[in-house]
Amino acid sequence: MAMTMEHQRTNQQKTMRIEGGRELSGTIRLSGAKNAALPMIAAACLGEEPTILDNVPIELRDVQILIRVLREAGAYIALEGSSLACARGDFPRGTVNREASEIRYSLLLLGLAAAHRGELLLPMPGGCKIGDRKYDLHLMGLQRLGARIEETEAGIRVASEGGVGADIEFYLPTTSGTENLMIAAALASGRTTILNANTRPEIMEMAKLMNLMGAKVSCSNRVVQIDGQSRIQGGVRYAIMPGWDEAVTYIVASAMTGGEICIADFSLDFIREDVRHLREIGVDVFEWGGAVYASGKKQKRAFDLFTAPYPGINSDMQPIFAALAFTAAGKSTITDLRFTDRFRYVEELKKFGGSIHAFGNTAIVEGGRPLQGAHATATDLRGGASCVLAALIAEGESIITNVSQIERGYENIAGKLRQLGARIDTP
Ligand SMILES: CC(=O)N[C@H]1[C@@H](OP(=O)(O)OP(=O)(O)OC[C@H]2O[C@@H](n3ccc(=O)[nH]c3=O)[C@H](O)[C@@H]2O)O[C@H](CO)[C@@H](O)[C@@H]1O
Ligand SMILES: C=C(OP(=O)(O)O)C(=O)O
Repeated sequence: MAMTMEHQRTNQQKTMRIEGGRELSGTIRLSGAKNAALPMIAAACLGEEPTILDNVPIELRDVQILIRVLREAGAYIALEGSSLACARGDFPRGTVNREASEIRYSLLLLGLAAAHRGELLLPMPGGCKIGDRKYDLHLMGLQRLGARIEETEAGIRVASEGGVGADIEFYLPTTSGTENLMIAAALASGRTTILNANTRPEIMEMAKLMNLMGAKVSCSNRVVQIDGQSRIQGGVRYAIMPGWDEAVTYIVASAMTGGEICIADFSLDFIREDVRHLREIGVDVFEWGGAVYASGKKQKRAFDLFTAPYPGINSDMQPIFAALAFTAAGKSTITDLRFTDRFRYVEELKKFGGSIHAFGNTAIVEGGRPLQGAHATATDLRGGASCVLAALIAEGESIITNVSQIERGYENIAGKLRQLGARIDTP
C-alpha cells in the first residue's frame, strides 16, 4: 500500500518542460495503438496456447496496468521487447489488483471471466475523467449471455457456468461494451448478435485476431455476430495496428508550428474524417509510397467540429483539434456528443492566454492570437496532450504537470516531439 501511494506521488510529480516557438518537421514512426492493444491483450487471453502480439505500446501506463491486473488474476502473459505472449493460464483465480480502478479497460475482465466460466470481483473501473462513463450495456449484455452480475461497494461481481448466445441491442455503440461482449460470447454456446455495435477499426482488428485464434466473429457496419466455440486454441501471432490517434496528434503538432511531417508506414485508412477536417482547415495531408505526409505551411481557417462514433471524429481527438483552433483566425466550435464532461482541459488552455470557453458540451475558440508559456496540468490524457500542443506554439517556457496522464496513451511523446525539433525535456 505504501509503495502504491509513493508510486502515485511520483507519477503526479512528473513534469514536462517545453520551450515553444520551434517549427516541428521531420519523420516519425508510430507506436502500436493503445486502444487496439488493450482489448486485444484481453482477447488474446481467451486462448489456451500463447498468442503473440507484436508492436504492443508496452511503455504506456494503461497497458502496463492491464498486464499486471490480468497476470494477478491468473492469465499467462510474458513480455519480450514490444511483443507479448498471452494465454488463459489459470484465469480467473485469486483477486483482482486494485490498480484495475485506474483504467477503464479492466472492465474486459468481466467478459473474459464469463467466457472462461469463472467468477471474479472487479474493483470499480476508472480511466480518463471525462464525464459519465457508464457500463450498463456491458452488464446488460453479460446478463443476456447468462452471467450473474452483482454490483456492490467493493466492485462488480461476475459469475458464469457457461454462456448462451443471445441477440443484444445497444442503445448506443459503446466501444468497450462491444469488445467485452465479443470476448464473453466467443466461448458461449450458439450465436450472439450485437446490434448497433461499435465497429471501429480497433474492433475490426480485434475480430481478425479472434478469428485467427479459433473464434468465429463477423463484423460489418454496426453489427457483430459471434458463433460461440467450445474451445479457443490461440497460439497465433498478430501485430497491433499503428496508433492513428498519435498520427493525428503529431500532424496537428507539426501543422500548428507551420511544419511538415512524414509519418512512416502509415496510411489514411483510419483517419479519413480527421483528414477531411484538416484539409478544410488548411492542413495539406496526403499519402504516398506507404507513408503519410502533412504540411502546415498555409494559413489555417476556423472550423466547426463535432464528435461521433466511427467513422465520425473520435471524441479523443476533440482536445487536439481545440489546440489547433488557436492557430486558425476566427471563431471555431468543438462539440463533444460522446462524453458529458470532456472539457476540463479548457481551464488549463486558458493559462496560455488563449481565448477558449466551454459551455455544456461545446467549446468555442477565438484563434489567431499569440500564446504565452504557462504552467498547466494534464487533467486527462488528451487534455494533457492539448496543453503540450499549446506549449509548442507559446512564447517562452511552459511546464506541464501530471504528465503520467499523457503517458497513459502517448508512448515516448517527448522523444518523438524532440525528433521533430521540439525543445522539450522531462526533468
Ligand atoms: C481504451 C479505449 O478504447 N477507450 C476509448 C473507448 O472508451 P469507452 O469504451 O469507455 O467508450 P464508450 O464507447 O463505452 O462510451 C461512449 C459513451 O457511451 C456511454 N455508455 C457507454 C457504455 C455503456 O454501457 N453505456 C453508456 O451509456 C458512455 O457513458 C459514453 O458517454 O471509446 C471512447 C469513445 O470513442 C474513447 O473516447 C476512448 O478512448
Ligand atoms: C479516454 C481515453 O482512454 P480510456 O478509455 O482508456 O480512459 C483515451 O484514449 O483518450
